[in-house]
Amino acid sequence: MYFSFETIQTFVVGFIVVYVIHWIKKPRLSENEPPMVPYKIPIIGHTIDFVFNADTFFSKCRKHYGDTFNLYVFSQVITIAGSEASQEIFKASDSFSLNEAVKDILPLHHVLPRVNGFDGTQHMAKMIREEITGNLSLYTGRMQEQLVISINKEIGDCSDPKVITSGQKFFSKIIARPMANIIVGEEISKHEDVVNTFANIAKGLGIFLVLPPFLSFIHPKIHQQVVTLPIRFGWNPIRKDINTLKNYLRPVLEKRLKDKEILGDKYKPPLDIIEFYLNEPGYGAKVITDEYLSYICEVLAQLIFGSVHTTARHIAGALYDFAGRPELWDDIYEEQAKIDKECNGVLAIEHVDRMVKLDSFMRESIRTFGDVAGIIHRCMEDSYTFKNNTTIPKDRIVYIYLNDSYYNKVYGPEPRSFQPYYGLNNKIPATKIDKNYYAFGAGKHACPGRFLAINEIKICMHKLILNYHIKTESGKINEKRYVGPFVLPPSTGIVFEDRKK
Ligand code: HEM
Repeated sequence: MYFSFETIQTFVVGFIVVYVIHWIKKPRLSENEPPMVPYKIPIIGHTIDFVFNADTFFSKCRKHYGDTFNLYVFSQVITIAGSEASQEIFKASDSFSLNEAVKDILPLHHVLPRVNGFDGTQHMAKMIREEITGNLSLYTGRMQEQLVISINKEIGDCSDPKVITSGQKFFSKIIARPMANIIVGEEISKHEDVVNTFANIAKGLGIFLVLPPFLSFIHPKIHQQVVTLPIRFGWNPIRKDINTLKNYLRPVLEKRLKDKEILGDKYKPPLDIIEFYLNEPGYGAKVITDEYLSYICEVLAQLIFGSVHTTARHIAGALYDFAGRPELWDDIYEEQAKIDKECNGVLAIEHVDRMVKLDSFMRESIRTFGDVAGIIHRCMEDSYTFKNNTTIPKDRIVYIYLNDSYYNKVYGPEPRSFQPYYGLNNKIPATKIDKNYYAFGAGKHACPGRFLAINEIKICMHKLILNYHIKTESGKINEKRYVGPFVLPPSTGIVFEDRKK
């Protein structure tokens, strides 16, 4: 075989380039780190297993290397924290930050510059606890009305069976309406284009999550620089939605300020989140300027993204779980029919609390529909030593290995089986966080919106189950889809057919 001089030269140069990249990118570990799982292909490391096979791969690593181990993914060393180390991370809230970790993959500080991405979630958490969870009984009736409007509009008459696909997208539209009602108030949320902005903002900001960070093979910052390039040249995925919100908010906020001035103590503040912000030091205004509207819309966009995307995902997951399990249909329907009779079709919070089978089903759906690993955190200390004596350095990204807590032996010999009444039998509501159920995180930063989310999902499922026979088009339990370790609802068909009344 003959090789020209140019071919040999190309091979040699190629070899040197790969060798140099490999040498530069070789993972450098500090002292006493969690064990690094060995890998075969330099530079690529564990990326292929991480992207295509996370569930099985993590499970094998957990068995061989214990509660904490390191992987080399997209040219970065990451630490996977099993259920023991996860508990420590959630407790050590000053040493780890979710927001600082998320910035790398979701650079929202470029899209929401006035609120610097997800900064300010501490204040938002306080607002949710006081204004939303504290007033949940007052919001329940409104949520119900809005969900019924959404269901009638998006699903409607199914005297002939109707097939609906695209789980997450479809439910974002359903959940956007009650969320708009709570956040921007009864008056503005009547407008269909405002409801659409709520669904669009959740989708528009999620766009960054779709792009696999291939450029991180060169350097993580390069991925961030490239994905944000269009934004730095003036494009904004949610500009149209922010402008729509600003247009509707301006006259309403101006009228509220004027009414307050005229009526003084007799002013009756509407119950919604924009009213809260209007009066909140640091968030309120005496005059509604364009800059104020831009700022407050960014605050609202943070809240919309955090609430609509997650809630829609779990309604979709629950509906697919229900539709694929005929053995549960009668039992769960009977509970809904009984409560519907008791409340004469108008739910108050105590009726929602009495949906104990539905609540338990929801908990199980959330448990078995969780990401393999997620709720990433960045180590903010110079180093952090776990109780198992392994140490990680500053800036290390740690993934909470969620399946390690979800598929734990407390759930019996077959923890991966679907156990709809586990919560009911063990008196654990869907909102209760414990070390075997980290769907809402834990500790100081545990999700403050979970009470609203579970209430909303239960009301939505209650109405759907009362109105329709619901089954999967395939007649089987649909498989979850994965993007790396993150799970997505199936996008297969669900068949709705009117129940005979
Ligand atoms: C099923 C739906 C939801 C899920 C699965 C979910 C999940 C989570 C998770 C895993 C965290 C991180 C917790 C941690 O760091 O320990 C979180 C935080 C947060 N969630 Fe939710 N969430 C949901 C619904 C909502 C809703 C409806 C709202 C708003 C009304 C909301 C607002 C927030 C906020 C503001 C934080 C940040 C809390 C802080 O930093 O202190 N979430 N959520």
